[in-house]
Amino acid sequence: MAWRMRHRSRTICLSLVFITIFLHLLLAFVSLSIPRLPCDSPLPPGTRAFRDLARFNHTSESINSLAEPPPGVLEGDARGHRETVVDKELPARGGTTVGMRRHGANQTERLESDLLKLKALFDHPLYNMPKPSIPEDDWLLKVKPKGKQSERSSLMWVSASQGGYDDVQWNSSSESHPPWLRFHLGITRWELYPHLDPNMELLTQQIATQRIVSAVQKSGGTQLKLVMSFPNYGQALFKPMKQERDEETNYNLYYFSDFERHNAEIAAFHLDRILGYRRVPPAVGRLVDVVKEIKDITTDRKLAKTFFSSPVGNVCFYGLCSYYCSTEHAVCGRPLNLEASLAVMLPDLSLAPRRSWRSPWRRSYSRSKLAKWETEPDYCSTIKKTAPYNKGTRLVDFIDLVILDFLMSNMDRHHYETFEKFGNNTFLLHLDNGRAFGRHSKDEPSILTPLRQCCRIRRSTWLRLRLLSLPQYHISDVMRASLSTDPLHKVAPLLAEPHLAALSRRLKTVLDTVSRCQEQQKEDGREKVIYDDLDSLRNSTFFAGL
Ligand SMILES: Nc1ncnc2c1ncn2[C@@H]1O[C@H](COP(=O)(O)OP(=O)(O)OP(=O)(O)O)[C@@H](O)[C@H]1O
Ligand SMILES: [Mn+2]
Repeated sequence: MAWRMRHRSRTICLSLVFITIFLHLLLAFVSLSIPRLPCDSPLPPGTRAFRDLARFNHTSESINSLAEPPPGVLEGDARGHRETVVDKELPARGGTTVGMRRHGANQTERLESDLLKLKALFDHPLYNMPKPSIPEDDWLLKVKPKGKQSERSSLMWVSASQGGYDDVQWNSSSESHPPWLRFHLGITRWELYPHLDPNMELLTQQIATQRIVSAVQKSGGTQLKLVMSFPNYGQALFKPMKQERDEETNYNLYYFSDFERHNAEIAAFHLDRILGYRRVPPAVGRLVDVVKEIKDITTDRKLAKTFFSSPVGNVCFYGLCSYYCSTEHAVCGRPLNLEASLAVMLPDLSLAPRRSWRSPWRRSYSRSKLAKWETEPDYCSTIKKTAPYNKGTRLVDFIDLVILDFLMSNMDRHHYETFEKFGNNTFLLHLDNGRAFGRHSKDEPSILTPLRQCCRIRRSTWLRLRLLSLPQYHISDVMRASLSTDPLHKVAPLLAEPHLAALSRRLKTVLDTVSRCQEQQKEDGREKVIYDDLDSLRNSTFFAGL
């Protein structure tokens, strides 16, 4: 009996052991067959999809592949945010759900269709207007006629007003010159660079990837910025990331207390080009190693002294400037990588001096005072009689700038600059766009006041704006496409979707404002709303293509 009992309990024990082993083996097998999923904190669905998208081929694949940020990028910034910047592996690889894959595919299709829209826009006759050859005096810098060796300047190039370049081979298309120099040599009286500039890809690729050999603070201005130099003597203006892409500027903050945003500098370059202006210096995004590419190489002792390590171990610095240069407003790497915008530097002021103009619609930069334009409805009629707005294209050039600012909601246009060489008859430089794209849920109608008060717009601008409101060239879509070519798109889209949506809403407001002006003009017979800059082309085949 006892023997039978022992035998039965042994059998039970053995069966239990076998069952346990079997269950363990089954568990091990099942866990091995499940694909490894990343353990990152979840990203918003849009962000994830865009990051996936960035790995697919598109027009600027070469730029993107060169600007691949270093692996193992980081987590935990000083404000306690956690974000995985770049996942090396596609999350889909090895076993995603069908839904996720379809979502990614939809995003790819959308980007492909947006890129086609952008191409169609840039191929449109309104962007390819016939242009007469550029007279000698309309180049900012020019080739100096060959003189005796001893008479040659030691400078490599000189301002056109000083007599020209040293070497006859120096012109904007010469293959032997670095792209930044070709960019300088290509600046004319009417634009910073030509439409479909063959130099643009290499120029932006170089500032996004070249070794940084020097980083010093730029004097002047209110917020921290650095001038970075490259081995081929090119230079770029660096502005660091201070705000997350989808963060909206606090509504209680006045425009003059707002931070500057690196992505706004980049997006402004793209939008300005899409509007057909070409008046913003090319700007690209870059992940910069704050230690290797700034701290270790800077000769700026004052800057070097402001580096510190944050409580979570990120490397931060704050520099010296009149606002936001303190420990509380430091910019921090994660732990070393910092997103930034790099804008190609314009020719040195000694070669191409610039003139700064106070905007007639400048804000008061006070919490209580109103500016004259805010209280006088007829303010523009005075401006229209005042030099330089009373002649040439200055007023419509200014309105072009106003439209750009309204679209990107930039309230900080206190001044603008022109190249001195061209006098009053030239384009306006659209520099300093860091305070744009701060809010997407609110439009700022006061930015459009000059258009509302002056009721004047260039025909070519108006036609392009109408084009951008059509579904086949839709402004939000072509901006999405254009921004996807920036190297930082791999980290996250340069503009969050609500900012892209705001563009189309604001474009409608601009076009409605022009329509209202035209109705008023019909009623009271005032000056024509449309400034006809296309009149000379009226009889050409160009008009037939519109
Ligand atoms: N790409 C560029 N190349 C050369 N100089 C530039 C470039 N962009 C801006 N600058 C010059 O640097 C100055 C300061 O730049 P920016 O206006 O962007 O900085 P800021 O700190 O916002 O200045 P502020 O507070 O006065 O508006 C500008 O007045 C302009 O003359
Ligand atoms: Mn500024």
